[in-house]
Amino acid sequence: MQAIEIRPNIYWVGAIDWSMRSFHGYQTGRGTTYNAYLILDEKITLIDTVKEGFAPELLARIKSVIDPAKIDYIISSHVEPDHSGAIPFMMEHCPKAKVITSLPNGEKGLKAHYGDLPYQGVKAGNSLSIGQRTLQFVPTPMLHWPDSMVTYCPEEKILFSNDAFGEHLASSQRYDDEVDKSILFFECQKYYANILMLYGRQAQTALKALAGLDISLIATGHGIIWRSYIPEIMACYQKWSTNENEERTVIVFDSMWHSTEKMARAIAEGFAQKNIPVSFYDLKENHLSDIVTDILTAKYLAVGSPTINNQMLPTIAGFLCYLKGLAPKDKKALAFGSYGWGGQSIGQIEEELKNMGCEIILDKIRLLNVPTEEQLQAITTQIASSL
Ligand SMILES: Cc1cc2nc3c(=O)[nH]c(=O)nc-3n(C[C@H](O)[C@H](O)[C@H](O)COP(=O)(O)O)c2cc1C
Repeated sequence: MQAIEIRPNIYWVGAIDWSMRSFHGYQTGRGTTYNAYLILDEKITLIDTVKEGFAPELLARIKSVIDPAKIDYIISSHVEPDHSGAIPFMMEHCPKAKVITSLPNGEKGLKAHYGDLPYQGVKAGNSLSIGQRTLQFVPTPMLHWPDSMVTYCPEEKILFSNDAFGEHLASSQRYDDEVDKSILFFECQKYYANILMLYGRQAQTALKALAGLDISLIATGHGIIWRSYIPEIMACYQKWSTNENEERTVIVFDSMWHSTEKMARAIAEGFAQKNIPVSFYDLKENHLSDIVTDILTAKYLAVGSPTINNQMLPTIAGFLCYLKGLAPKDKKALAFGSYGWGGQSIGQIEEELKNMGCEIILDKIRLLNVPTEEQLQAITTQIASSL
């Protein structure tokens, strides 16, 4: 395991988690990386660690350039264990290291996880001279925990951004221009949608704080390092955090005996007749984390479920619960579904959509039992004429 030099005397020393497929329920189909960076200066500094089980990989990469006992500072940008999990292990190998963390939440969080360590708290505007280089600390609260911060090195024009601008993508390549660009930006959107969608206001604050910095490298906490597409990823964060929606619709449904599915197809046809692109997700076949990635930038959302035991299907309830937590903005929505007698599910879905701030553009579309061709045609016409 070798360190990879990204600038003279600055190394990527992280770990690649090729097999990771679920990150607290977020499906990470392409694995991930836990990025850590080692700066060799008068004071030797490690920026972040890795997930606990990957500590030997981190140590081996560090050992390929220096004796870890020489490390003076370990900067913890974020308490979450995928970045901080190897701190206790590293402290055994770095007896003189101080752990730099944000005040008050970083220190509180690290203590709760790892007990008393030699912490040194930092706040907005604080900086640390490590010799020829300076490290400036910029708090980014709720991107995506209260303790989160980024570190800027003006002499190198590097932003160590931790979770901001990152994505779950395991790769042997370290830079943005070395991987497939559309896969990279898809994974970034997926990361933003699943982790940051609800923190758009905080993302805006962070973007403003970073706007004045001269950045030539963004060294993220997950995935690749940005060097060629910095303006593009900044523009994406600007768009996503200001809820700029595209003229697109996402249809999400589940169905026991295909009636609600037929309704979903009729709704899709209505949008298609108006030349509005459709994404179509049967919840039996698709993962929540992919669906919300698509919803992030879609203007329209249609959600359907048959009624089962006076309720919507649990898959749809789970989807709505997940989506509500992510607090999507400025969506135009409708609820639909087939039923056998009471038909409560459709009203329940509409209520949930309203609760998450969606504008309901069409009253509940409910059909008793199996829809006829005429009823389906009527749904298509109703959708097309309402747009
Ligand atoms: C186990 C079960 C429970 C059901 N419970 C209800 C119910 O409480 N209220 C209702 O209106 N319909 C109920 N139905 C009827 C379905 O909603 C109806 O068959 C509907 O057309 C199914 O739509 P689908 O083909 O999209 O699954 C139930 C059906 C099943 C199989």
